[in-house]
Parts: sequence; C-alpha cells; structure tokens
Amino acid sequence: MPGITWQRCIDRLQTELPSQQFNTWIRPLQAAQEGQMLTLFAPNRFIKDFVANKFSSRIHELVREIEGELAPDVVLEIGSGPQPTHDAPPVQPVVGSPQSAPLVSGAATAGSIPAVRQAPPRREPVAPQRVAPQPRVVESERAEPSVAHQPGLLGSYTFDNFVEGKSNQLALAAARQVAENPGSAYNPLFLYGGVGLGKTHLMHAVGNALRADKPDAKVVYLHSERFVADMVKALQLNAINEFKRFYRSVDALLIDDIQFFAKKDRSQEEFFHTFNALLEGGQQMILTCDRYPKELDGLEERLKSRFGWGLTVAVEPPELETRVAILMNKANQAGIELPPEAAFFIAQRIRSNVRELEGALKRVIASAHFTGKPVDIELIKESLKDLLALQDKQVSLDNIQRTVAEYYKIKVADLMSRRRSRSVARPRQVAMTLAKELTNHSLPEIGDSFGGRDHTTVLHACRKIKELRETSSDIREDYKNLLRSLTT
Ligand SMILES: Nc1ncnc2c1ncn2[C@@H]1O[C@H](COP(=O)(O)OP(=O)(O)OP(=O)(O)O)[C@@H](O)[C@H]1O
Repeated sequence: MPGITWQRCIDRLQTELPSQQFNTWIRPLQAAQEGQMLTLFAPNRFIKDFVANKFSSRIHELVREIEGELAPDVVLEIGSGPQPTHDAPPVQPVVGSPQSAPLVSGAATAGSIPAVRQAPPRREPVAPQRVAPQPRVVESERAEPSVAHQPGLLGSYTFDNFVEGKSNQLALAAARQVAENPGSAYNPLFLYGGVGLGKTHLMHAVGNALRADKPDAKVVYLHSERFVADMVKALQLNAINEFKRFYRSVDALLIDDIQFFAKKDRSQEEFFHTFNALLEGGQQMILTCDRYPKELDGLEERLKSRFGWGLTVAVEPPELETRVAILMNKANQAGIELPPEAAFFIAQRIRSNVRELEGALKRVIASAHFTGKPVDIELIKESLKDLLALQDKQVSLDNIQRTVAEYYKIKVADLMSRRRSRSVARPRQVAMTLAKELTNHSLPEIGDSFGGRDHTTVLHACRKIKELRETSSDIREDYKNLLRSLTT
C-alpha cells in the first residue's frame, strides 16, 4: 500500500521539518509503488535534486522503520505520479501573474522534456547524487564586434548582500546552484516576478560569483532592450555575423527583463538561435521577466517552451520580517544606525517592493544628514510625509471594507451585519485581518468598525486567517491580491 507507507512517512516528516521546508520540498512529491519499488515523483529537477541531497537518507530510514524487513526500495524521479497521495496545495502564483503560474517549474516535468537536451526521466536511487560536470570555461579569445560592447556586471549585487526571506528563498537557492554548477542542470535559469523584487540583483550575484570563481570567464549582462538595439545596429552596419559571434562566445549570458522581446520578431529569431547555441555549448543563461513566461504575449511559442527547459522560479514580494532585515542591511551598508523600531515602522508602511523600500530609506537617510537629527520614527514620519499620507488614504478602515466587499462581490453592509454564513463570515475575517495588518487601529476599534464587534472576534479572525493562509491556496491568493491592491 504505497499510499499508506508514504502517507505515514510524510506524517513523520511533517512533524520533524519546519513547515516551510515541508511544504516546499516534501509536499509536492507524489508516490507510486510497484512491487518492491516506491517511486517518489518530484515535479521538477530542482526539487528532485534538493530532496535527494537533503532528505533521502531520512526518507530511507523512515520507510525502513515503517515497513521493516519488507521495506521497498525508494527511487526518486521527475514527473507526476499516477495519483496524488496527499493533498498537495497548488503552487503559488507570483503576485500579478495568473493563477496558473507555478512558483517553481522545472524543465523536465512530464511531457515537457525536450528530446535534444535530455534523456527521459531516469530511475535513480534516492541516495547517490549525480554531480553535474562543470562546463568548460572558454577563454575570451574572440574579437568583440564594434557593435556589441561587453556590458558590465554590477559588482555591488552579490549573494552576500542579498537578504534571504520566504519570498525569495527558492530563487536564491536556484541562483546559488547555478553559480556552483553553471551550464548544467538549470539552464536557463528563469527568474520572474514583479518589479523591484531582486531578480536583477540575483542575476548579477550569480555573474559575480562566476567571475570570482574564474576571473577570465566571459560573463555578459545586459538588458533585453540592449540586445535588440545591438542587433538593429549590427543589421544596419552589416555586422550581424560579428553580433552572433559575440553573443555565442560568452560563458554566461544574463539578460534582464525579457518581456521587452515581446513583438520584436527579428530579435526573437536572433535570440532563439543564440539561445540554442549557448544551450548546446553548455554556456549558462539567466533570464528575468516580469511575469511567468507562458503568460507573455507577443513571444514566440518556441521561445516560451525553451525558457521552460531549465528552471523557472518566482520571486515574490518580501514579507514584513524580510523587509525589516533588508532595511537593517541597507542601513548598515550605508553606515547608518537604524533602530529596529524605525526599520519596523518603514517596513510596515512600505510594502510594495524592495526598490520602494530602498527609496524610502534613502530619503530618511538624506533627511537625517540634512537636519543632523537621529533616525527615529519622528524623522521618518517627517521625511516620508507625502508617501505615508497617500498610504493612510488607501488603508483606511473604510477603504479596506470597500475593497474586500468588492473583491468578494458582497455588500459593505454584509461585513457589518450579524450574518454568519461562510460567504460573508470569511470575507469579514479577511477584512479584519487586513485592518489589523495595515492600520494602527486597536483591536477594539477594528471590532467596532465591523458592526460593533468585540475585540476577541477580531483576534479570532486574525488567527483563523493566518491558519487558512497556510492551508488554503484560495485564501492565500485572495489575501495576497487584496494586500496588493490596498498597498500599491
Ligand atoms: N532580498 C534582497 N536583499 C537585498 N537587496 C534587495 C533584495 N531584493 C531586492 N533588493 C534590492 O532592491 C533593488 C531592486 O532590485 P532589482 O533591481 O534586483 O529588482 P528586479 O526584480 O530586477 O526589478 P525590475 O523588474 O524592475 O528590474 C536593488 O537595489 C536590489 O539590490
């Protein structure tokens, strides 16, 4: 009974592992048993490799403990099993992208394995981990064409100053893997997500790590618009062959914001060939985009499908703790003393993205320099006055109630009413939780604004929604959408 063995195994793992680890690595696995073989299917290579590295021996132990002498062999594969053995939550879409966009999608999910690049999924014992060969680093002996300058890497974007949080954990782990093993398992690495969330930073961090490892590696970073401009210039100058040679001679090609390729057919054509050549040559590519590639209009299907050959990972907006950590980190780099309560205050108010957060911090620092005052909440309120006023307008209790009612297609009056049916009670709880999170109103004040309810009702609502955000992808999605529309 594979279901039972694996179910018991995951029950144990659930108690042993932090929930985030469990949800990220174990939950997506599906199991199937044939005779003495228990196969665990991972949805992509990233998860498979991680599980093989970190959890395989524990899984073996548990299976042996559960089944004793008759314990089946456990193998790990990429693909989807015949039936799910547990209630795996749907993967989370990135904010701003349609629900279908997975948080991580791998090249080799069943049915998408390109024949030229990869063998069909192989049965591999869980324990031994295959180490991908290091790609050959080519000396940059070729002449660079006059049309293509070697765009530079930003040395300041490194792994060291990238603050890890729940929202970017997978992307960071994937980027580190690529830095350690360029041109192999995760090629291309495709990072996607909303603006200002650290995609460019991560991409440079990989490039800098590659350079640190091999100083003469030819790592080229550029914005996709630059690729287009260079190509147009090359065509004008009759230098397209040089253009091709240049881009194909790199050890790693990092292209930012590839959404700008949309509708530029000639550039896509050129990029398609460059892409294939680099992939064939085992040269690493990292691409970023503001949305999931499959959702990108105006991009050729063959490119979309190739982007999915490597590893596609979302970067999501950072949660409060990460925003605080980023602020502390940036202040530290700027040599500024930022008291934790001040960092907390800014992080609570500025939630849209890290770039905005940095912008706000810069304003505060400038104002501290200018006035000679210490950085405290008073100074922050003063220097971010216009921004905060705008926000206060957006996150008033009234507006939260209106926005939530509209979102769930109910009346604001329903939120105040005594009605307890699920279709009204849940939105009410969501609205109360948003009010607690986004405003400085006390629990009694919030309760009062929802038809004179008690503060314990608000507390209960906040706990319930917190729990549901862990267990229900619908609520998680609703909450995220509402947060976004109230704060950006
Ligand atoms: N986790 C993080 N730790 C430290 N700094 C971060 C983090 N995430 C983002 N940043 C900083 O925020 C700023 C914006 O990040 P970045 O330019 O990488 O965003 P992006 O996702 O590429 O956005 P866009 O799509 O607009 O190009 C950068 O200065 C970057 O260093």
